[in-house]
Amino acid sequence: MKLVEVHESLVGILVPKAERIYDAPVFYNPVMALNRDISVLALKVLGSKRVLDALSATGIRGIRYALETSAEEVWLNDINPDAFRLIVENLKLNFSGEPEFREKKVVLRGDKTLVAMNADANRLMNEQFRYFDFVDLDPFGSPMEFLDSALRAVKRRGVLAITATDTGVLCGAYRNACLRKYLAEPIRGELCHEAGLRILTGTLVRYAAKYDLGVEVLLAYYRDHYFRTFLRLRSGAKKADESMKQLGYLYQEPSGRFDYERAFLPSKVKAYGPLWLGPLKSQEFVEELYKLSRDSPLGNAKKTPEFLGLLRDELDIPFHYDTHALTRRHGLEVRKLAGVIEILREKGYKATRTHFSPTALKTDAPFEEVLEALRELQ
Ligand SMILES: C[S@@+](CC[C@H](N)C(=O)[O-])C[C@H]1O[C@@H](n2cnc3c(N)ncnc32)[C@H](O)[C@@H]1O
Repeated sequence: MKLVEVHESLVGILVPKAERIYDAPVFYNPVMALNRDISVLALKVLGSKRVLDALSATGIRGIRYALETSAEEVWLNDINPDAFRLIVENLKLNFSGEPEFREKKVVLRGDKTLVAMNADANRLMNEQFRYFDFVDLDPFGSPMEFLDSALRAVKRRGVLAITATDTGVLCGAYRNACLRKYLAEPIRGELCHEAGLRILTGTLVRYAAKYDLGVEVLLAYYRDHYFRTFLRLRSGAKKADESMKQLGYLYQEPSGRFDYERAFLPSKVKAYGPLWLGPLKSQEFVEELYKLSRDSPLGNAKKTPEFLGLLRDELDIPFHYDTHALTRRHGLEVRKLAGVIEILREKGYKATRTHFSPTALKTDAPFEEVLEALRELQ
């Protein structure tokens, strides 16, 4: 395997030289630097001590956790033996100390304890029952095959950080796969990304509830064709019941009007879900991420604070109106989003941009008012 050195934030690591990222024997995607930046910031804010990077590939994520946060013990694991060897090389590149080699496990003790493993993530997580404060799942595609094990490996008040790159599934391009993996009906069209994120979050909530664990969504977002969620677990059946009450269904009419209800079963036909209808962020948490990203630039010095600023300012209510889709549905001309937002605010409604689409807005205004604002601008 030919290697090249790349740099991301404070870290220099070796990655395979390859024409295309999916041809490489060990996976490394520079586009995911923003995902890793936000994860590092989250870990800094949370102050978690025992951290698992369960699907580590080159080790970049776990190494960043160890170098950039106050984590004391970081485990980096991958089932691929080439990845394991590369993780060990990259640990040696970034940390001093004499590695202890055991079969399929290398431990490096210094200021921090670093553990590299070559194991099936499910096996590792089941063996380390309630051990980690923070578990990161960053799989190819869906995280579902690892979810039960992650819920067992994390402490009952710990944090799960989960990526899903199977957006085609969650956004309705592969409906049957969504039914199989998430037991939920996805929607196509302009609401598909928000609904996909909410289906993913809703599924995580249902899985956690089996263990009498409730969930606080610290942050859930969509970006660059993946979903990412940071969930703080809350111990107890009551907490689980409270989280379950935030599950429900989405409805959408051909006009673009949408409606939703919190309920265990849908009361009407043509329901999409079940999905999470609770908050997608803790405002305090996102403010802290934003401030930190601005004060201490990371891998993506410009993009990360910009994106966090957008998330911070976004109105946190279910679903949004895409002005392009609405104008198409009603035979109107496209108009600037800022104009629509301004009209709604002048009428006393809340209205903001949303990270789900550059042409969409979130508002507490009724559907007719949004349409009226678009008509006023014709
Ligand atoms: C998307 S990559 C991880 C990328 C990495 N987290 C990063 O930020 O660069 C997913 C990794 O999961 C590993 N993997 C897949 N199935 C696994 C399993 N059952 N146990 C452990 N690792 C697994 C793959 O070998 C691959 O390296």
